[in-house]
Amino acid sequence: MFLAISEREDTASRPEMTRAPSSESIHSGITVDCSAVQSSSSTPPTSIGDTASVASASMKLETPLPTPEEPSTGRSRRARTSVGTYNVKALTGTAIHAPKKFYKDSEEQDNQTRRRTISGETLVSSIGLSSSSTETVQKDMNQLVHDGIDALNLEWSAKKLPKSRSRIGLNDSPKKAGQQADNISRKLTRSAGTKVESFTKKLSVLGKRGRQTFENRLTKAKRELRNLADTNEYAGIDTKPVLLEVWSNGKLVTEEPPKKKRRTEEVTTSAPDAEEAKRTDKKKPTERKEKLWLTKGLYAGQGKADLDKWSKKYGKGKDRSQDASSSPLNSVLPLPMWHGQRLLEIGRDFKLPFDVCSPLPPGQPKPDEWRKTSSNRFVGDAAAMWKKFTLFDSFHSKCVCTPERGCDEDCQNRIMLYECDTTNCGAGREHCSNRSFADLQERRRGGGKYRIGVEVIKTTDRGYGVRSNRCFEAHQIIVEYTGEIITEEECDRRMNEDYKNNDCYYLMSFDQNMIIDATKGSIARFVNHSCKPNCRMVKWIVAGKPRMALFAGDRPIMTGEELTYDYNFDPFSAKNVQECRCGSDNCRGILGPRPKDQKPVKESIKESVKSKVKASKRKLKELLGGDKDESANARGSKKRKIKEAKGVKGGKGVKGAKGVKRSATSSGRKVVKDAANCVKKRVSTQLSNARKVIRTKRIVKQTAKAKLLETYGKRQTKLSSRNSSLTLVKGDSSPPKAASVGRKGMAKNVVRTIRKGRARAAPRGTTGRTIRVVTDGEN
Ligand SMILES: C[S@@+](CC[C@H](N)C(=O)[O-])C[C@H]1O[C@@H](n2cnc3c(N)ncnc32)[C@H](O)[C@@H]1O
Repeated sequence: MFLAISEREDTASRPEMTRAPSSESIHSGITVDCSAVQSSSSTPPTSIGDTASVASASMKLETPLPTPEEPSTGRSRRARTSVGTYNVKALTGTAIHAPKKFYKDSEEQDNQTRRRTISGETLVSSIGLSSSSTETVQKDMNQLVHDGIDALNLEWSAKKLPKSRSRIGLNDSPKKAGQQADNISRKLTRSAGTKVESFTKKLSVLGKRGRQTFENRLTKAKRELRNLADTNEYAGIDTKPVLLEVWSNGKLVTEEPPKKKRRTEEVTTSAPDAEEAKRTDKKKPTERKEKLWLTKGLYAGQGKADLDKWSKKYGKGKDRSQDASSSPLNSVLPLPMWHGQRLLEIGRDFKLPFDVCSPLPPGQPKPDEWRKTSSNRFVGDAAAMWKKFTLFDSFHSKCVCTPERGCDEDCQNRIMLYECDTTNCGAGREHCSNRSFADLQERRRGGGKYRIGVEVIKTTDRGYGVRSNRCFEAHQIIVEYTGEIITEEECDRRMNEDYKNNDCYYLMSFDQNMIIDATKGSIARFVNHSCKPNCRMVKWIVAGKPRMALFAGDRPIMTGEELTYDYNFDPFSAKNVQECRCGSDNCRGILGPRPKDQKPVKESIKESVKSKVKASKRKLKELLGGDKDESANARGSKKRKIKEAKGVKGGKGVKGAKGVKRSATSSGRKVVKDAANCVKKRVSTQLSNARKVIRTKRIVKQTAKAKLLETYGKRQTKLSSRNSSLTLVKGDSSPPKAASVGRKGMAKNVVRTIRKGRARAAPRGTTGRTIRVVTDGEN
């Protein structure tokens, strides 16, 4: 087989591939005897017997060669590469980079595709270039043949392929030939238009690794081309600023072109002062108005400063990594999501509809420390005397409530003011709601200021008081009134000795003529009086013993309310009357019953009794023949009436009583006596009725008849017969000021009056139902 390389003169302008009909080339006259060589191509057969491959290789080598005499156009082409911008068309010659559309002629491409191979190109180039010397050509050919033989004998490697002309020694050719070869090479490359795919197919001889490398490079080149197409340079966009050169004051001044002005900034006047003024005006920050909706909605309660800060940090388009203080002011509010972030970061005060805990502000005045006791303690003879009473031992209340019904309002213990316990309750602990003192004990055991729920406050005009610091249900137990239980004698002694300089006394009548002295006692001693109270002080029998406690009234009590109860205070004497400062709309004005309410009762009873007694006496006198003139002078009209009546009654003329008296017989005397007895009876009945009225009003059954008209009545509350009353120890009728230590004058007065007369206890046997008044004894 011969490798025929044809060469025509016009190939440079129009390359054409022809197939040699014979082994000798008629054009070039160069005949290469390759009989001894299987293939001079760099494309070796895949096997020794692969003749088809060898044949195809010979076909591929029939590549048209440019005439060596053709003047080189390389210079001009080289110049094009120096153009700063890239042109796709200019790059089409690379075949790799150029898209198909830039190919000149598809037919020509096909031909070239068929013609062009690496081996063909290389060989043709090398042969063509080295045609100046037959010997050199012969040498090169031989070298190539040897290389081919070596390639056949050795293990194939793409690396061993002659990659460049220098490798195969073609650069040793003369300069002119080199240039020609260069031109041919470039020309072939550009005009070949070989499809990448076919080209890579032909490269299959390179092996897998070589193919991969090539494909990678191809991809990279494509990418680079794409990137280049996106550049300003490729698009012909000049980004450099246009500098204006102006001659000013004899100098060439280069300045930037003026930026586009906003319409609003258009200067209408050229006066420099006006411009300056405008500039300064623009610099002034405009006052931002407070938004109305800051008081409502999501952003309610936040100040402008807050919003500014957070809008800086979380406002639209702000760099959130920046510190809020360093970022510029932004009037845009943060979006709700950033608002949530804000809430998470700094939080926001949550306000309850009312103050649940309501702590007192710091610096509150506190009462002098007193000895607190949470339970009653018998002092002195009181314990021994108490044991003598068998009342609570002899009487027990036991409810018949069932677990289903529980201890409701009908519970017998509840009605009798006996607290249920394990011994007297039919319902059981779980279903019983009549265990107030037990509940209180549990609450106290839990501890804590807000669980216990009461604290001392300083009132403006009533000394100390007590307020709630939690809510209480209606009728719920609040605090127990505890202290020392003392006898009356002990109370007198303390009054005269221990408390003689005190302004306030914490004495409450208890039971069995005993007194609770809460000077050492519970906080309940500070509870003030009110004519419209929210609490009640009630005595209960708990486990056979009386105990007193403050209970909520008929309505629930809110946190922070001052706790008050009606002292049911009986001043016993007008001297002990104190001004009430409770401030309620139905205030009686004094700590006790209203005088004008009591006076009419007293006066009416007194006057009615007196008038009836007098009338009866007069009648008696008249009947028994008293002085008619005297009586006539005293009661003229009535006398006449009686006279007339007597006259009518006697039936003996109309002259009057005188005639009656004269005409009276023994039988008549008897009638008169009967009438007198009848009058007496009537008077006595009226008297007894009056006494009953007084008794009812005062609820003091053993009130002495002699004191009947001198004492004040006292109302009884509806709730309980055991509603307690306050023991007042006060010798001055003037209204008390706020409790203070500096009221020596009054204290002395108290002492003086107490010393003058022995302090007297309230009537005995009242068992806690009456108001206990210890007064100076003047009454
Ligand atoms: C048992 S103490 C109550 C606590 C007393 N406020 C204190 O500071 O210790 C009773 C005294 O308080 C005063 N007080 C209570 N309630 C009052 C009221 N509504 N108006 C005027 N004074 C009152 C009276 O001086 C009364 O004698």
